[in-house]
Amino acid sequence: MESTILNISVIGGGYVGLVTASCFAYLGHTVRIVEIDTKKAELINKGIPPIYEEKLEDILKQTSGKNLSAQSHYEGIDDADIIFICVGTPPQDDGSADLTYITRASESIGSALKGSEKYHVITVKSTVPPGTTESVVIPAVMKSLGDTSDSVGFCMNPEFLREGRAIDDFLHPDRIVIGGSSEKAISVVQKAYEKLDALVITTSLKAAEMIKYTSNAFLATKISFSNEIGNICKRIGIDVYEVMKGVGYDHRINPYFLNAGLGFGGSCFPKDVMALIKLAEKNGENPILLKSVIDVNEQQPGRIIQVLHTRIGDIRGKRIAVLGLAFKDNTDDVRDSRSIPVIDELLTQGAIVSAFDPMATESMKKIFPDITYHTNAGDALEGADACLVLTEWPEFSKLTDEFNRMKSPVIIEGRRILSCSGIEGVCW
Ligand SMILES: NC(=O)C1=CN([C@@H]2O[C@H](COP(=O)(O)OP(=O)(O)OC[C@H]3O[C@@H](n4cnc5c(N)ncnc54)[C@H](O)[C@@H]3O)[C@@H](O)[C@H]2O)C=CC1
Ligand SMILES: O=C(O)[C@H]1O[C@H](OP(=O)(O)OP(=O)(O)OC[C@H]2O[C@@H](n3ccc(=O)[nH]c3=O)[C@H](O)[C@@H]2O)[C@H](O)[C@@H](O)[C@@H]1O
Repeated sequence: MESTILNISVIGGGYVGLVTASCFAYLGHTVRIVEIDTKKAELINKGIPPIYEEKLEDILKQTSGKNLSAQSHYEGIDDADIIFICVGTPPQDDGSADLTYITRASESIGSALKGSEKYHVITVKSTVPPGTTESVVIPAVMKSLGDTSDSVGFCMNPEFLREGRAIDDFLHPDRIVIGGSSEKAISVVQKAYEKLDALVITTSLKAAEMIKYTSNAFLATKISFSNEIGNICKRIGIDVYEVMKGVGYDHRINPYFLNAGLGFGGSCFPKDVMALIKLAEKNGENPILLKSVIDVNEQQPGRIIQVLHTRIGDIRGKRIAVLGLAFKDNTDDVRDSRSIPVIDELLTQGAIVSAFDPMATESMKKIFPDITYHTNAGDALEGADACLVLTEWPEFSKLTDEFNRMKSPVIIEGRRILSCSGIEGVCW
């Protein structure tokens, strides 16, 4: 069967925009990225990803300059069958989602499509509070378009990729969710994915928006639940990892996202759970469970400092090696990384921090310019009074002799990655 080749425009060439655009180009579509940051657009056109993501460089090299291009203006997007909005939805001061970028992008799309006779489907991929496509995107597009005709359709197609595994997640999704303003609009977006062997769920715009928030909130809840069980286990001398292993074999629970430790960081779980809390409150609901998910998460970084005190007492003037800065393994992203509150507290209490991360050093230097960064774990551990493991990098599990360079073997894991290898002094 011949597959359909579509013209696709992707608004925003950040994490999600770039992965979305590269993957659609890899699937054979003709893709144009509109990214207002000219430096990012230039890099993309040279085949250089502005972010680190496994497999992205390969896929970008195969497509950039062929069926993938980037630009910093909206001209030419009127040739697109689908326009995906992938701009950021960062938190405002009160935790609710800031929709400024969504509104601006929608207005620009409306202006750029003015006079076009082609049918376009404007599709929101950014994570937005339920009701946003209907109450923000559609009015902003239509106002700029100056038209009430049915030459445009609207969809909401949330993205479920994880950083560090983004390309595989995009190309092999558990499901594709498409909410739409009409059957016609949904069927166009469905065509973009027709080469993927994936379950497609079609629904309303609002339900699609809510599915995304609910998925992230549920995963975050699993993590906070595991942390609460972990905190109880610690009090009575039980290894929570053994407990969760036993629990996760129940197919109704499954073994994923049950790893206790420092809690969840990153650009999405904390922001999306907070935005859902704000949405609930705005609508007269007090979301006590979601609030607890955040509370537990906020407490976890402080707990590793407490364990450190029980092992070495006062930390003023002591050298603490920090292994791992990224919010998770396989990324250079430090947005809302749990290592930030931990390092902050170490510095507040007068410790000397020597840090190593396989990839995130440059990003962290912008937040903590004055701590010492090393290019390998062994150097960071040299003469250390204690070591804190803050990111689940698999390569940390291969460290052995490096720990002999410490002054004393006091190793505390905020992410379970070493304990299994029987190194002296490790506790969790
Ligand atoms: N990072 C992730 O792993 C995931 C993020 N999401 C959601 O996707 C959305 C985007 O997230 P990221 O890609 O991480 O954000 P990002 O901040 O990395 O990228 C957003 C990009 O949009 C550009 N931009 C802003 N306004 C623009 C405009 N008017 N026209 C053109 N470009 C514009 C910015 O310059 C930036 O490069 C958010 O809603 C996020 O919650 C969803 C799933 C995964
Ligand atoms: O909306 C988003 O942006 C994305 O958010 C998460 O993806 P991501 O933040 O990239 O990374 P995760 O692998 O989910 O990890 C998030 C945080 O939770 C922590 N975590 C994860 C799993 C676990 O068992 N325990 C735990 O503490 C990680 O260390 C990390 O800090 C979701 O997994 C994606 O499905 C979603 O698309």
